[in-house]
Amino acid sequence: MTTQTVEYIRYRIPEDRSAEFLAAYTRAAAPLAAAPQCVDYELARCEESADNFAHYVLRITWTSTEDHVEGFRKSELFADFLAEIRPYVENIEEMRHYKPTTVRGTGASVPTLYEWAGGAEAFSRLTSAFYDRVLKDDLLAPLFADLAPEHAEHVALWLGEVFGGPHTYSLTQGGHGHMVAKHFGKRITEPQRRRWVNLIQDAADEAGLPGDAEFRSAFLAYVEWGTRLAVYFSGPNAKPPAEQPVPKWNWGAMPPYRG
Ligand code: HEM
Repeated sequence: MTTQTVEYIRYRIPEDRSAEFLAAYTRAAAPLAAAPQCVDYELARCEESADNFAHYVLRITWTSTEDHVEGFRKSELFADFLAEIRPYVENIEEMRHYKPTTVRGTGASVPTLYEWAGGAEAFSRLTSAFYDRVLKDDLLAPLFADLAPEHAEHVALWLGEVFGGPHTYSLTQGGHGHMVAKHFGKRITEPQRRRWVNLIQDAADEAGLPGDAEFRSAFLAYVEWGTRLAVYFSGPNAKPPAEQPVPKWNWGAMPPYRG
């Protein structure tokens, strides 16, 4: 569980002081942005206020309550912050720390990479095209000499789960630990890893996965990460990982483009 804490500060500001309040907070944001204890912050204005007051909520995520109280509040940055917002301290209605609970998530406004790719069928097409290439490849074919007929489908299920699809691999095959263990002792070399990366991109083209920049860069980021872990777990110094959930990959810095 994270040590992060969320501080909420609610203000009730007379409407005629609202613009100066906002200007003061625009300046006060600089020391907040510079504080190593501050994860992020956001000042929001209430849309529904009916009286002659502007209602604001400032949300600040701190690395921990202690970091906020013992670190930020005792730093010079806090003095700079307070200098800007001191005139509004009397307008504070609430100022408290809230600990996040396990109830959190994202909505469906952005499709998962799994949905964007085309769902289960797209991943089946991908791994089928991929292993056709693998079995003809000089560097990779020897590694997959004993390939089981269901292997390609298992990898399709794994990839689908990683990219936000159903948890079928975890439910039917045994999850993260099972997948990692399949690589133990394989001694995958860097040239083999790189070939795996190249072939899966060729297979993505052949299988008609979306070719847009946002999807492909997120896809490749996972492939880079996953293949480097596969090399590590296949090597002599691999330590079996603690059981953990299948990683969940998401869009990178760029969300899906919808023109
Ligand atoms: C993102 C990267 C990777 C993913 C997602 C992945 C996924 C998987 C999965 C899910 C399995 C288990 C299949 C099953 O349950 O039947 C597996 C097995 C295996 N993987 Fe990977 N893998 C990756 C990288 C690599 C690389 C880079 C290599 C070698 C160049 C490799 C070689 C193998 C081999 C040899 C097996 C065992 C096949 C067998 O059972 O005979 N993997 N992989």
